[in-house]
Amino acid sequence: MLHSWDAGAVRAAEEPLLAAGEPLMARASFALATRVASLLRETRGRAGGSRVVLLVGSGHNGGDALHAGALLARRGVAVSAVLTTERVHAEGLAALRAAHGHVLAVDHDDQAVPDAVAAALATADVVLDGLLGLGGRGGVRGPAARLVAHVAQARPRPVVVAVDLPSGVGVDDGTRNGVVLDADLTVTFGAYKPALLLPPAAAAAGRVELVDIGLAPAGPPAVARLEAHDVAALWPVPAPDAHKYVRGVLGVVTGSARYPGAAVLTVAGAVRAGVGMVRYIGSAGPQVLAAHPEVVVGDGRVQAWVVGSGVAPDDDEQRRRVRDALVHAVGHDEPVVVDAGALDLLPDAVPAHVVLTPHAGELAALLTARGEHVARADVEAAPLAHARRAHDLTGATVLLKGGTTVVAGPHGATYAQADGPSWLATAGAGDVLAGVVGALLAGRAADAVADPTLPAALAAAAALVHGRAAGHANPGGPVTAGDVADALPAVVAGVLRA
Ligand SMILES: NC(=O)C1=CN([C@@H]2O[C@H](COP(=O)(O)OP(=O)(O)OC[C@H]3O[C@@H](n4cnc5c(N)ncnc54)[C@H](O)[C@@H]3O)[C@@H](O)[C@H]2O)[C@@H](O)CC1
Ligand SMILES: Nc1ncnc2c1ncn2[C@@H]1O[C@H](COP(=O)(O)OP(=O)(O)O)[C@@H](O)[C@H]1O
Ligand SMILES: [K+]
Repeated sequence: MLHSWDAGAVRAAEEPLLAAGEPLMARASFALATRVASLLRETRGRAGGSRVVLLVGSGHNGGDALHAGALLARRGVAVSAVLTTERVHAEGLAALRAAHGHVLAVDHDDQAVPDAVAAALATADVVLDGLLGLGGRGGVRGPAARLVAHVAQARPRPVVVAVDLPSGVGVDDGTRNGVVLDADLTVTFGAYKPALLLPPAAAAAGRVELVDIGLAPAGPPAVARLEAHDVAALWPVPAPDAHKYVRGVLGVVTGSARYPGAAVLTVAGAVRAGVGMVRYIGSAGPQVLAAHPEVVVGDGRVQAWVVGSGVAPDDDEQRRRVRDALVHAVGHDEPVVVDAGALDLLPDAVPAHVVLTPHAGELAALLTARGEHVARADVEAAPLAHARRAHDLTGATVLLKGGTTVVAGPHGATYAQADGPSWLATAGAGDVLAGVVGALLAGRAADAVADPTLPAALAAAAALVHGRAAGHANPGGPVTAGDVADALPAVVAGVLRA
């Protein structure tokens, strides 16, 4: 599992080490210089003789860049530091000067990037972004912002290495504030920060390399990302003496006369993820049976539910069945996945074993219906904040779908899963995901009710398997929702071997 800690927790972990005189910045900048030198060797054959430009802000992040620049200069790299404020890390600057690094500056009155700086950037093999790190508040401003815009527009673009974090991202909430310099590589110190896992900021980080500087952040992580072996530990694997009922029966109230395919796809997700049995309730029974003869159509006892995928707003009968299922599930402590056309039927307050699976537009509608006036673009700009707000307002576990899927549950349980190719953004893929989440909740229904943080972990596990299934179905190319479902058994088997 990848764990990330927010700025406060990282600083709290640093404090006693710094008080004890541990050379954290020296460790960080040495590791940074080493990574940049190997990057130069990869791209140019050797580090010596290459050109590196440092973008330097006022804090320790700039200090890291300056110290790393000094080390690179001593290895024969031509290093130029561009100071974006009058006050920069004094020791770092002295080290760079002592190593014969070149120092340039942009100042507040410069409306354009000065020629000498533009010239250094134009020939740079690598640009090190040391403007803002853990202490960044809001976007990069002033001359630094002009510099970032200049580098971002440069063609060809230099290789960009972010120091600790891409400057301008919201460290704890994963937002992008104004201009952000997209990095090819981020060398991060001590621990992942939430912005390195969360959308939309994480996309600015490029490849992330974590450097151990001896920190041990305490407390629960802010945001986690499951890996295959974590999913293996969560997956309900049938015991040798299992029968279909103990493996979990899933009630599925999805599809409508207008969207019968959604019923077929939710059921496909559930049966291919390995649920013991599906009971389907709704008008798409014939289509579901034609595709999945193992399904039982009609009422009966179940351990968990999936409701709402493809339920048209004008299908009064199916909406009544959804409402009945929701009332029954909440009243009998049965976990339930609430998707698409059921989101507007959600009771005011529900337990965490109710898992909502909206995309950004649906989450905006849900929040707006609860008086928040949120647009889809607001959700996309700050996915975690909005998913968490929906959890706070409803009590439900919230799985927010997108290129990176964010899950927010009780007690701060938060996951960010980025397992699928963008080909997964295809009609019906969400229906398959709802079925997979349902299968996991049915397989571990009692545990999911007893431990309110478990539904979030199971939802994240479903997102991992669903995303990987898209990649497995057709590596590097398009997939249909049905292909994704068909790939699930092999992907589950692979994950269980991890
Ligand atoms: N504290 C430590 O033990 C270590 C810190 N390290 C480095 O130190 C960094 C954190 O250093 P700092 O706390 O100095 O924080 P930063 O280097 O992120 O900079 C904070 C400074 O920038 C200013 N600032 C904040 N937001 C701004 C904005 N939007 N525009 C312009 N200026 C802005 C603040 O006034 C403050 O002076 C880490 O990211 C990491 O790179 C590493 O050296 C490892 C050890
Ligand atoms: N850019 C992307 N990259 C990877 N996966 C994506 C991307 N955009 C969406 N997805 C995933 O594709 C699925 C789409 O679901 P959804 O929007 O509900 O579609 P539908 O309602 O048609 O089923 C979700 O699992 C979502 O996480
Ligand atoms: K930075």
